[in-house]
Amino acid sequence: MTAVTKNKSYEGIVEDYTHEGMGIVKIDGYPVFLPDVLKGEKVEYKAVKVNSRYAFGKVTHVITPSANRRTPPCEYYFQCGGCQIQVMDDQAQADFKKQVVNQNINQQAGLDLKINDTVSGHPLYYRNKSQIPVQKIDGQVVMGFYKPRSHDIVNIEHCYIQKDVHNDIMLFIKDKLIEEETSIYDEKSHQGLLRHIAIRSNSDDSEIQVVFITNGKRNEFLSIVKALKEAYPNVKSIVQNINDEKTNVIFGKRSIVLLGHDFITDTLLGQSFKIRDRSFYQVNHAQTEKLYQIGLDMADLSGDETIIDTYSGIGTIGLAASDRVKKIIGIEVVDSAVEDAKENAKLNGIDNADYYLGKAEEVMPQLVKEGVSADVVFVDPPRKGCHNEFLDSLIKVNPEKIVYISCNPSTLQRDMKYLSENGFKATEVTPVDLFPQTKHIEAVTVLKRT
Ligand SMILES: C[S@@+](CC[C@H](N)C(=O)[O-])C[C@H]1O[C@@H](n2cnc3c(N)ncnc32)[C@H](O)[C@@H]1O
Repeated sequence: MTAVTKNKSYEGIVEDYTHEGMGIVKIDGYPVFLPDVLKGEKVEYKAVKVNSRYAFGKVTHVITPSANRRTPPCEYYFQCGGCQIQVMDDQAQADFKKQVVNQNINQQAGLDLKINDTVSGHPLYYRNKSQIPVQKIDGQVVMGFYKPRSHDIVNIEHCYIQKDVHNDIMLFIKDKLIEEETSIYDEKSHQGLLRHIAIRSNSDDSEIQVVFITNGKRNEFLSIVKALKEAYPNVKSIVQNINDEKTNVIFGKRSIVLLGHDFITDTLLGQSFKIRDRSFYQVNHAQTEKLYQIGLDMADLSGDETIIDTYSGIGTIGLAASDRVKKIIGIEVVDSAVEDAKENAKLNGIDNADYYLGKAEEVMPQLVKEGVSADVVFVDPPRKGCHNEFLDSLIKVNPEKIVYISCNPSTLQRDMKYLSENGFKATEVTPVDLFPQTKHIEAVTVLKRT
């Protein structure tokens, strides 16, 4: 049993951060996690949820605020689950992200690598993709983002991390939904039509896509589509995506085009990319260019290499390297993304790229069996990181360099540890902040064959 009592007040100094961006204070070595505090601050708090090994607390007074504390720019910050670290200024956010990468790589994985300073920038109005749930509460249409760990919406008129044109379009659509008395989906009864609005824009806002995600294929959007087209000529694509499953997954499998095409086009590191409604595309354009450039610099390509772009999505990383390589092999599990990658290669006049559809952990062993070799492999998996079968086949391909881009330091450290025990060595990791104001972290490293 701990000596900590629920609802009793304590004082403490914030010693560290969790990877969720919470501060850690200790009572005789017993950790209490506090939201919205900065390292070094002296705070008064109550323990609100007490477990045998740790507690969660609530700050009642910041006794000695950090010089890096700031008032969150967003008025919804303390209710909305979208952002977690708005009380930190830009420097404190960069330090927090560097520290989380360091904790994972050098403490958990037991490696001894240089962790570079976080590459920061574009802290506000960066998200080029918004997925906005729609609900009807007490007869009123509400649109915004979920409260933490719930599906209750905070009704939002302005989000500081989505692009401002998304704020305008969100409010425009909301007015029209009210005017048109559009049927809104109810999660509990699984009745009603409109579930989510998704908005995606390219880097100069010259092409915007709006998606109505609906429970069933009834189309109640004709007059909204017409009004959107007139008010926003840069809305080039409007799609209805059908998701009639009882699920938390936002997009369904079928889409119907209501205006233009089912894609918009963006430019990334000098190449053009078609992006369809369901394809993965990094949400922070300016920071993504920095991230990929660092990865390409780490690869240090001379023009003679064969590269494998694993988890290739719509082909971004491999195609960005196309003028410095002999051949590109891409592997991706989503069929529409593979189609996009092939089209994107054509769009950019690139004829040295082949894409394989399938799981990296199945395709890569097959490529090994066929005797495929590569000089550099780019690895950019989802948050859960790489499967062991994939890592084993990667080790068999035996490339000179592996450039690993990760959105989860915890799985990055697990995979790096495995690769470092099997003949690949890194010397440094660079965190790049693709998700300012949030706990999320991207990091890039190169492992070289020893
Ligand atoms: C973090 S995204 C990176 C995409 C792309 N490299 C980019 O930067 O735009 C991860 C990609 O891996 C794909 N993916 C997820 N699991 C996979 C698997 N087991 N095998 C191959 N691809 C997978 C996803 O569909 C997604 O496109």
